[in-house]
Amino acid sequence: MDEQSQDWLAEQERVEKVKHEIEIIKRKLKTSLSQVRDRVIELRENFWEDVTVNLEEMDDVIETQASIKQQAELLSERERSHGQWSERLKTLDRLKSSPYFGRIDFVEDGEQETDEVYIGIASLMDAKDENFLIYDWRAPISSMYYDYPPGQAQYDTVDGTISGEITLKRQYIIRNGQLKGMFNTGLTIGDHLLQAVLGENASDTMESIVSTIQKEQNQIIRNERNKILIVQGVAGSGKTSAALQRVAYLLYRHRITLTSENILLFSPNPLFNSYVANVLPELGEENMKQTTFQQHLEEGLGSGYQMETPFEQMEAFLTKSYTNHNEKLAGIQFKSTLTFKQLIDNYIKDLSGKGIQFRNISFKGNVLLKKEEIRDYFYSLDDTVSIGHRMDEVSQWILTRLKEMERAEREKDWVLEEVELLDKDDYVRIFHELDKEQNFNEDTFDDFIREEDQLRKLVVARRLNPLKKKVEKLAFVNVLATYVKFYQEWSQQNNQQELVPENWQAICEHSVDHLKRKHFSWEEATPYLYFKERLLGFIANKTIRHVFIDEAQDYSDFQFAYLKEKFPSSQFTVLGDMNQAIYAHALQGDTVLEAEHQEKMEKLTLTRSYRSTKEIVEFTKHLVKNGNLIQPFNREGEKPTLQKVSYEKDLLYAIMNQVGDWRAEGYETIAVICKSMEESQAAYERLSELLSSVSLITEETTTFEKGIVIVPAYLAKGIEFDGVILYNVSKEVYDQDSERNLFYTACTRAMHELVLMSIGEPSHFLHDVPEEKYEIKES
Ligand SMILES: Nc1ncnc2c1ncn2[C@@H]1O[C@H](COP(=O)(O)OP(=O)(O)OP(=O)(O)O)[C@@H](O)[C@H]1O
Repeated sequence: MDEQSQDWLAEQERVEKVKHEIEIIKRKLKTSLSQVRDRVIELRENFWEDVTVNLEEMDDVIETQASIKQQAELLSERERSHGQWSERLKTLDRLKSSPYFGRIDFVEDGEQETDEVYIGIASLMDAKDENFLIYDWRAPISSMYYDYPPGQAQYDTVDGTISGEITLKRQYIIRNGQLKGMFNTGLTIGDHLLQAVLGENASDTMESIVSTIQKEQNQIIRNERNKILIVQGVAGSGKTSAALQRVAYLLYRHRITLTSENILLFSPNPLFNSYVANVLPELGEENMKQTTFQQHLEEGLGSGYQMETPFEQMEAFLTKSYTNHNEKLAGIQFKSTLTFKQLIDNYIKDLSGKGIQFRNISFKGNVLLKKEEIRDYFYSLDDTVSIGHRMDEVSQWILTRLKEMERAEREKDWVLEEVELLDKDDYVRIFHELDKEQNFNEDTFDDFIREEDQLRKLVVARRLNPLKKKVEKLAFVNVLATYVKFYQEWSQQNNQQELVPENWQAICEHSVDHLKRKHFSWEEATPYLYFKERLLGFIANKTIRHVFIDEAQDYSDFQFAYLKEKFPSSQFTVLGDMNQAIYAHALQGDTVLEAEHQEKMEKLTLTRSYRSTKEIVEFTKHLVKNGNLIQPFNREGEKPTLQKVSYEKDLLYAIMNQVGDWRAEGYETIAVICKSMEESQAAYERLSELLSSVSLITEETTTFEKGIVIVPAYLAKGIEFDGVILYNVSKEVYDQDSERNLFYTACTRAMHELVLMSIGEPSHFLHDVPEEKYEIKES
């Protein structure tokens, strides 16, 4: 038998041995689990029997409380270990199917022995708990697998750096517990394996990439030194993938102190949430919290307002439906800047001395406290104290005033009228309360009066409580009116003019017009929320310790600054691609990715694109500035096609044929990408008559499924498809240079094939692509 076959046999034997060990461990765990389960059931059933309940004396009450607490703790500890062990069982099942994917043989400097380090999605000790059969991919020693070819290598531990030599680096494909493939690898982590993984069909959810993480991605995953980590990565370079593996890494490295509840991911749209939802559970971790920035703002603004969504703004630009286009664009761009934030900060500083607008406090149509009184009280307070703290003081003052008024109110006639309308239950309750206080006894003669007092109290309290709640929430401050004054008066003053853009006057009028209708344009929502929080006291979220921002090129400097203040205890991982910056505010290139930040930060760049075939990347890289920096991964496919047609009906038939061909080839996810929602809707109406199972993706779509989807480019962000058809790339449709990034984003969604349809001549964007990079078909 040759050496290779011997190796194979030995490895096969090892897989069997590990599976056997897993079985033993599983059996043990199952026994313990069923014991715990029985114990939990027993504890729940007998909870009160095992508790000493005695409420006679104070000492007994304390003892009873302690006993209940102890019993509850015992129960919750058992429940917790039950949960953890069930999770471990699931992980063991995963390991049994695919125990590991890699191995390095490592000889530490000064040692003779070679450590065989097998790497998988979780660690595993043998049944005797003596040796590691598998190392978790996140363990310090495993980092060498991603970082080094065979030869000198090192890794960091808490006790310092360990150096040595990797004498072997091997990869495995193990499916359903069977060794299907194995090969020794050199410099990079098996192009071979990566090619096979990338050549597979697109899935309807993103998958974990732990077995093929690339060196530069590993830098992102394990980077812990900075407050802000910025990743600029070309389309398909694995930014999102690396971010999710990073979450898994952090949860593992800090498992005592960090849980998924402390991690928040801002994703580009709700659809994306479902697209990435699988990765962490696949790795045996709980999902982090996910939201979109839009959702975050909506929650902050509260009800009673209308907010433009970023997609509505995008759509309005793409369909050219803003009447005052240039002024709108200037407004959007200015309100995205830190200069605008500075202006608001200056305004707030001035408001500390004068100018905050308040509301009257009214009850049953009568003004209890005039806004002028509240204003005077506020401005009588020590102005070295922050506005937020002074607001709290005002709130306390108003509540005390309300208490006094409450007493007076109880004597009024309307109260008695309402007492008569009370439920029977209320009467019974009051009766019992008085009874408990022993107010009713044979000697008392004022029972009736006491009862009426209580009922009056109840009626007034009930009516006043909502008002008190509002006061606690500082609703007596008219934030919106104060903000409107910023545009109407404060920013119009001469000393502010050097900071504002030329057409500021028009921007102000337009802004006021919207605000008065309680409508926030997308660019207004963040500044307004920031202003509101500054005025009422910033409610910082200290639970979140890691914020991930995907598609960060879509965030303005102002939005990012706001997030930094909102999550002060958090580290930020910011991932994006300048070439995919599609929102109006980013047209001048001011995005979070390029900004310098004061905090400790590091910038990493990913230039290799993994999603698309080499031919697609060679085509798309010519569509953007600095495209020469984009490197394709070596996976071959068909050249992209430009299909020119003369009429729309030919376009529809061409799409139908193309989809038919792709379905026959076994492609499961196919997207027809349009420029706008308007175009998508029209395409959907026509194509759904010609093709079966077509669906339209809208802003509200929350689950991503296989099949044929019609989608505007801005909603396809972050997602990928086996085959992509751009609906109509004619020169009339993509005519603005500002749409270049959108066009690029759409093209880069394709994994295996890309077809551009055009009625008549195509967009001038294609003039920049050398002819040999794509096929032209005419019909
Ligand atoms: N190391 C890797 N091993 C296997 N697959 C990878 C690897 N890196 C990236 N991929 C695959 O490449 C594709 C693109 O990855 P991902 O979506 O994370 O890129 P991205 O940079 O976020 O893209 P975009 O900015 O275009 O949305 C995915 O299918 C992902 O699984």
